[in-house]
Amino acid sequence: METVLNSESFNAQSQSANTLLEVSHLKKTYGKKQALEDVTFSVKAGSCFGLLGPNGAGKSTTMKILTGIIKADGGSANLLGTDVSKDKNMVSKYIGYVPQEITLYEQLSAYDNLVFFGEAYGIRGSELKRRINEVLEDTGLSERAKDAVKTFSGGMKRRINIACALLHRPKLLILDEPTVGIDPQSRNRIFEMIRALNQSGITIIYSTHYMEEVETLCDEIAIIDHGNVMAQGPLGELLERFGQRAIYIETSGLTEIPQLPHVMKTRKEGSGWVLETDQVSNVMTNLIKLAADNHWDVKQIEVVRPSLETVFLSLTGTALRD
Ligand SMILES: Nc1ncnc2c1ncn2[C@@H]1O[C@H](COP(=O)(O)OP(=O)(O)OP(=O)(O)O)[C@@H](O)[C@H]1O
Repeated sequence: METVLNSESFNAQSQSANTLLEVSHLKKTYGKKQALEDVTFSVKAGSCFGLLGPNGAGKSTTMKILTGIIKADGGSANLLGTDVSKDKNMVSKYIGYVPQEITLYEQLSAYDNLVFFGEAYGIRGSELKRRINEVLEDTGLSERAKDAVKTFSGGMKRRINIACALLHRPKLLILDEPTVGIDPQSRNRIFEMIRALNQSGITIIYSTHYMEEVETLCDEIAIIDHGNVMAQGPLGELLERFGQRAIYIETSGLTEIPQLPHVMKTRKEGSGWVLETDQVSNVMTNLIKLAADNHWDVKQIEVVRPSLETVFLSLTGTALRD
């Protein structure tokens, strides 16, 4: 996807060809709690970038630093070659931020909320009216523009919150867990919206603790845990580099799986066993032979494809769903 960058502010020497945002070694401590130890990642212009990590990993802290709400204790975040902590105008001009908590005036209509946020961005008059109508259209809420926000569902409030962040035509839209607490239908609506915005050229940073969301939405993923980015890459690359291949076997009456060559790890899962291996055919052949020789009553045996879940497990040593 082609995205036009502002050539004046783009410092070609400090950025690779189409990097929009370069985050390097961010650190942040709250009192004694080290929220960020080393957060490093880069976002290409035009990409839909997923920041995936469990609760407390440091996602919101990272986003608040990117948007200038809080200051980092160390490291830097360069947007179009400029350190965002040193130039607040970069943030207000180029970034749209949708915080985790819905920030709207419940008593006001959707339209009046948009007027309030638009004016805060310095948009006025006919341009403001035009932009409000456009973002209402983009978020599918034109019909409800005059209704008070307090009458909206959680999903609709979220969509208006996103609309507020789009009024000033940001190049980068940062969304912090935008689907928490909303129903699956609204979630799909938000996904469609984000895809359309991304296709229109807006770069997205999407934070979540749901693996399925980054799998379906994002072309690039960074995995964050305990304030550290553990890896970054396209899903396929992460699966290839860190995803563990395995075999699942379920048999009745078997209390333990014997040790087999080329099996790195064995664990109980549901009513069966998972055998992690990088030599799937070899281990599968051995298992089938063992089952036949010992008359195991095999219910299921299959190759388990590497998943983001196993990537997370191998990078952090814990399951994301814990
Ligand atoms: N204002 C604060 N004061 C003290 N500790 C904080 C503060 N904000 C966040 N933390 C702590 O910093 C760590 C990172 O929090 P952060 O909110 O960035 O994580 P997160 O990945 O966004 O998780 P969540 O989805 O739960 O918000 C957590 O241990 C959190 O408790």
